[in-house]
Amino acid sequence: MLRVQSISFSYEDKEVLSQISFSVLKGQSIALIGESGSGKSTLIKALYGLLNLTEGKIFWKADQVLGPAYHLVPGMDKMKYLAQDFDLMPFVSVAENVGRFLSNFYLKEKANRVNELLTLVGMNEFANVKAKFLSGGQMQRVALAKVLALEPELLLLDEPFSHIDHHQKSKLSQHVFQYCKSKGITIIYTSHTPEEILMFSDEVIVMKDGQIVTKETPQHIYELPSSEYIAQLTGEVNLIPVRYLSIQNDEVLLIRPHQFFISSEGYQAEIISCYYSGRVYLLKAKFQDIILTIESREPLKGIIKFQIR
Ligand SMILES: Nc1ncnc2c1ncn2[C@@H]1O[C@H](COP(=O)(O)OP(=O)(O)OP(=O)(O)O)[C@@H](O)[C@H]1O
Repeated sequence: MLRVQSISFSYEDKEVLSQISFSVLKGQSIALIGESGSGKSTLIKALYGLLNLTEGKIFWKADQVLGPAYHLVPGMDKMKYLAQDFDLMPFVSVAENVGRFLSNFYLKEKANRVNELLTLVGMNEFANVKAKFLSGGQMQRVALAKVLALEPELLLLDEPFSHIDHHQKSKLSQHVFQYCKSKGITIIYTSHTPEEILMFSDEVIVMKDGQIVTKETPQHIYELPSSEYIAQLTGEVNLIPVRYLSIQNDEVLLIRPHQFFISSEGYQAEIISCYYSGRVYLLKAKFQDIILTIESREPLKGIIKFQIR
């Protein structure tokens, strides 16, 4: 459905995207992750046709996505892009912003659709409020409703929940992703939040220095990351030289905090601090000359013994 073929892009003489290729099937949800500056937002803009590529091609179904050199209005029909700056009209109401691209021919249907979308993002009671009076998180909700209004086939979302507080983020993101799955809408989204990346993606694309490092399922990215870079993008990870475990080679193991368990025998470590994280305690423990993060059901102090699952 979406085919990206060896695309490159430069801002002046600085190459920001380099030889990127991948494809996405209808209805898939793809998380685009990577350290700050790795090129995620630039790639999203390129997919929407906002950039003139220096190399390569992008196809949406049978049509080539062309950059601004080829058209005045960016974006393809049936694609919608949610930028980090929301793109709302400040002096008109929330309802008018959401219904901006809906036909005025069927006014009742339009009102129902706006109502449905505002319910989805939890902004019904603000329908008549001018956008300029909203908080950042409220604006982001309205912007989400707006890009969903015309039932796009492909949604490009750049950090779609970044301004929403933690408590509401989880509910809102579940609503939006469930809605898109039920409608068969394909999504490509960027995020720095491990839960959002792991819970809502079918596949994860990892970027570094303008290139794709890997494209894998979220389970693979989390459980079998092939590098520290990939591992740390989806949560905390410990790096243990295997020689510290009395195995003579130069490899380094990547171990998540929950992959350790405290036991009456095993490797010895000294707890330096202990934090309550809600579900479990996180122990910071000195093991040889490194500090490990270990999950524990109970608060502990002093010397512990641990094993690796
Ligand atoms: N308009 C611009 N002009 C020049 N350089 C730019 C421009 N926009 C982005 N860049 C550069 O391109 C690189 C990639 O930026 P991009 O915004 O795509 O990164 P990102 O992975 O989305 O980062 P973040 O996670 O911080 O949003 C960075 O080095 C950035 O400084």
